[in-house]
Amino acid sequence: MTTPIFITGTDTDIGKTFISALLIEAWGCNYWKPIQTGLDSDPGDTFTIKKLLEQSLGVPKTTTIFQPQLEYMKPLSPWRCTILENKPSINIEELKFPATKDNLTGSKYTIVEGAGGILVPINKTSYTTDIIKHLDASVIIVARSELGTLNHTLMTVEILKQNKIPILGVILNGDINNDNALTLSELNVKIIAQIPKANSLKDVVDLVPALETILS
Ligand SMILES: C[C@@H]1NC(=O)N[C@@H]1CCCCCC(=O)O
Repeated sequence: MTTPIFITGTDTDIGKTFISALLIEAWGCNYWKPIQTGLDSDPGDTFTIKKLLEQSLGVPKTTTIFQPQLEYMKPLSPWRCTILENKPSINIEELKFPATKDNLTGSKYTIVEGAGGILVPINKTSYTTDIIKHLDASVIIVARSELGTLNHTLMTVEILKQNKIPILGVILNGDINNDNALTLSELNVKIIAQIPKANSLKDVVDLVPALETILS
């Protein structure tokens, strides 16, 4: 029905939402953030995605933007939010794609954005990796381009491999750093794109390769 492409980061605040919007602009896919935290201090990533697309070329005609299934107020991991906000523990099996054949505008692919990185705890015994496995998703890792990214990116790749989760590649976000891109490539980490800081999605959308080249 819809093929999920899960966007994770090597850390929180690494630019996952900007990159998700960029991929939607480039590929016209759908968007879903299953679990949103931090709504007491932030409008949430679903709102930001719409705003970024509207400030650029508009929401693509093939794109459906779904609302989060679970929302929390504190800017913390989902597990800590459930505890501190007196909410039930999250059951990953109950996370369900909101897409049905009637509410999809066109695209077969859905960008699914996680909260933070892949080992963010969802409950006492599960992590974001368990959500990715439950959704049977492939992963794009958003990493910063600068010094420090080798360690964080390779740790993320290692955990995904241990969990037998398919990795589509890495997007380096920030000042172009060809040496980090080369080093990761030499270690068999596929670099999908390097995206420098931009005011608008349309300034960098041409740097995103075609979706078919990522999937093949
Ligand atoms: C507040 C933000 N909202 C959201 O959805 N992701 C951020 C939370 C990420 C949690 C990171 C936990 C950690 O790694 O320490």
